[in-house]
Amino acid sequence: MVFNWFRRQFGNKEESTEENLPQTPAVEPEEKVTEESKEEESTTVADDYLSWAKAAYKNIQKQQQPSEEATPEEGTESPEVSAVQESEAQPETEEASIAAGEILVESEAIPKTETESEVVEVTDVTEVVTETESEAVESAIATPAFGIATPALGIPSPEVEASITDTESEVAEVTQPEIEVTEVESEAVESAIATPALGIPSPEVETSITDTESEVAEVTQPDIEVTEEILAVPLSTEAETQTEVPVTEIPESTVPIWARKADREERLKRLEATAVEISTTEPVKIAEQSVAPAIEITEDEEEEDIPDVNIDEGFLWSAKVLASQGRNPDDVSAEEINWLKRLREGLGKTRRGLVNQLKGIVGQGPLNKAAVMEIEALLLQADVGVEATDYIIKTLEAKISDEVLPSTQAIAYLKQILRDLLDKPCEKYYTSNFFPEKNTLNIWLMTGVNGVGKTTTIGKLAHLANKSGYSCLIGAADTFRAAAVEQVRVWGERSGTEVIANPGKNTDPAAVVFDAIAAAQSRNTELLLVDTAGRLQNKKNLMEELAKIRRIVDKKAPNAKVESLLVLDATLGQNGLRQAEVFAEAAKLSGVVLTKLDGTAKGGVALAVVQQLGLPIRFIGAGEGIEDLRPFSSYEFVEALLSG
Ligand SMILES: Nc1nc2c(ncn2[C@@H]2O[C@H](COP(=O)(O)OP(=O)(O)OP(=O)(O)O)[C@@H](O)[C@H]2O)c(=O)[nH]1
Repeated sequence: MVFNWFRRQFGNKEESTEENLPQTPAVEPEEKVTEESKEEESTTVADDYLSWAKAAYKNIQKQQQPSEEATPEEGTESPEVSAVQESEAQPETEEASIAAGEILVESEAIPKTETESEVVEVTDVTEVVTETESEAVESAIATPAFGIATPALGIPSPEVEASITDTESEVAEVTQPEIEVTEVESEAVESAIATPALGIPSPEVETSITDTESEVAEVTQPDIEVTEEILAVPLSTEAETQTEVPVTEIPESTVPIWARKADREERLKRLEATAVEISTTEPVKIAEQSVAPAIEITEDEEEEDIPDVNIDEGFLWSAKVLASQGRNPDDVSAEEINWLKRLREGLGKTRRGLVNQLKGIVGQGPLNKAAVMEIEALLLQADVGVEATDYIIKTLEAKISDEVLPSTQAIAYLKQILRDLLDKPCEKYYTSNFFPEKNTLNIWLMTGVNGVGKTTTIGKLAHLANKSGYSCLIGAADTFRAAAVEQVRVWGERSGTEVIANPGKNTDPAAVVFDAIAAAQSRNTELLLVDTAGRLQNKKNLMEELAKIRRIVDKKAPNAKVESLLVLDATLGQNGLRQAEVFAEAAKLSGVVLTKLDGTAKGGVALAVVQQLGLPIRFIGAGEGIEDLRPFSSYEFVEALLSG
C-alpha cells in the first residue's frame, strides 16, 4: 500500500479531497499533551507509548514481510506468482534449460528473469518433466491463454516469444523448431518460451498487444492435430479454446531431429501447416498478470529497500511523538520512525545548546522573572530571532503572572508556545495541510538563492511524490546559471523523474516553464516541480522573471493548483531571512522549505522565519540524502528541538 508522505498516512491514491484529510497531526495531540502535562509531561501517553511502540514495531515487521517473501500485493493470482518463483528456483526447470541447451548448441543460457530491464524470460519448457512444473512455468510465461497444450518430456511444444513494451507486446513468431530466443528490444517485458521440438513441428503464434487492447495478430495456420503420444498439459485455465500441439513422431534416436539438416525443411513445412489460430485478448492479460508480479517483487526488493528498525532509544522517542499525535500504531511506517530519528539527531546541536540550559533554568524552581530572562537569552542565541523571542517571552510572562508555573510544567508550556507560533500562519492565510491534489496538475515553483539546497530539495520532493503515488515532472527553468540544469538533471535521475529542460544558452526560463507545463498536461502529471533562478543581476530582474513565470503558469495552466515555495538554508540563521524578504516580495509565496537543519545550532531560525515572514514552513531538510526531507510538523519539530 502506498504511504502518502504529504498526507502522512497510508491510503489509496484516490483519497485526495481535503475533507478526507486528517487534522494536522500537531493540533489535537498538542492540546491533549498540554492538558495532560499540567501534572507531568504527557503522563497518559508516557504510560501507553511503550505498548504503542510494541504494536508499531510489530506492524513495521509485518510491512517488511511481504517484500521479503515477495508476495504479490494485488491483481495477481498467487498461484501464478509462486509459479514464477518456483520456475526460477526449481532445479528441474534449470535442468530443462540445460537439456534444451544441449539441443540448441548455439543458444546461450538465457536467464529466466531479467529483473533490471523488467524482462521476464522463461525458456526451454520442453524439458519440464512433470505436469506441475510445466504448469508452473507455463503460467509464468502466460501461454495458458493461448490454449496451447504443452507437451512434456521430449515432446515438441510451440515456441512462443512474447514481449510487452509500454505500448505493445508481441508474441514473436516461431519459425523453427530450434530454440531461438531473440531478445526483444529493451524496456520490454519479454516472455519467451523456446521449446525445442525433437523433430516435431511447433505452431507459430504471433501476438501483439497495445495499451488498451490485445490481440493475437496473426495465426497463420489453423488446427493442430494432436496425437495420443502428446502429454498435453493445458496451459490455461482461462482460455476458452485449447489447442494441443501436434506430434507426428518421436524419434528414437537420441540425436535431436532438428539437428539433422535433411529433416529441417520438412519440419518447417509441417510447422507452417500446423500453425494455430488463436483469437482472444485474454492471453495478453494473463501475460501481463503473470509477468507483473515478478516485476513488482523485483521493484520492491530493489527500490523499496525498507530500512531496518530496531527498538532503540530513538525508536521509543519516535513512537512517543507519533503516539502523542494520535497516530495509530498500525498506520506507521519504518521510514516515519527513521525520519523522526534523523530529525532529532539533526536538531541535536540546537537542542543541546537549548535544552540543557533550559533544564538548568526551570529546574531551579517555579518559573520566575529572572528565569524568563535567561530563557530569552537562550532563544536569541539559538537564532530564534528578536521578534519570535519577544513573542515567546511575552506569552510566557503572561502565563507566570496568572499562575505559578511549576518547573515540571515550564518546558511543556514553552513547547506549546513554540508550536502555536509555528502554526500561526495557518490560522488565517494558509492551509495547514500542504500536499499535491490527486488527479490534478499541481505546479510548485521553487525559489531561493543559489546554494541553499534548492536543487536538492526538488530532487527530494520528486522522490517523495513518486513514492507517495503521484506522477511527477521537473521543469529546469533556472537557465541563468549554466550548471543549474545539469544539477537538476542529476537529481531527476536520482529520483527517477523526467526533467524538462532547454539546453540552449540564455534560454528564456518562461519558455521552459511553458514546455514543462505542456509536457505535464499531455502526460497527466500530478506534480510539476519548477526550478527557478536563484540569483539575477538585481532584485528588479529577479522580481520580473518570477512574475513572468507566474503569468505563464496562470495562462497556460489556469486550472492548476499553483504553489510557490521558498527554500531557505537554516545554517544561515538570521542572515537567510534578509534574502527571504526579497523573494517574499517577488513571488506570491505559499511557504518555506527549511534545509540543512542537521549540523546547525541555529535550528531556532524556523521560529524566526514564521514570525518575521508570516509564512508557514512546509518541508524541512535534515541531511543530504534523498530521504532527508519531509513535510513539516510543528509538533515533531518542537519535540525534536526540546526533548532532551
Ligand atoms: N547537510 C545538509 N546539506 C544539504 C541539505 N540540503 C542540501 N544540502 C547540500 O547543500 C549543497 C547545495 O545544495 P544545492 O541543492 O545544490 O543548492 P542550490 O540551492 O540548488 O544551489 P545551486 O546548486 O548553487 O543552484 C549541496 O552540497 C547539498 O548536498 C540538507 O538538508 N542538509
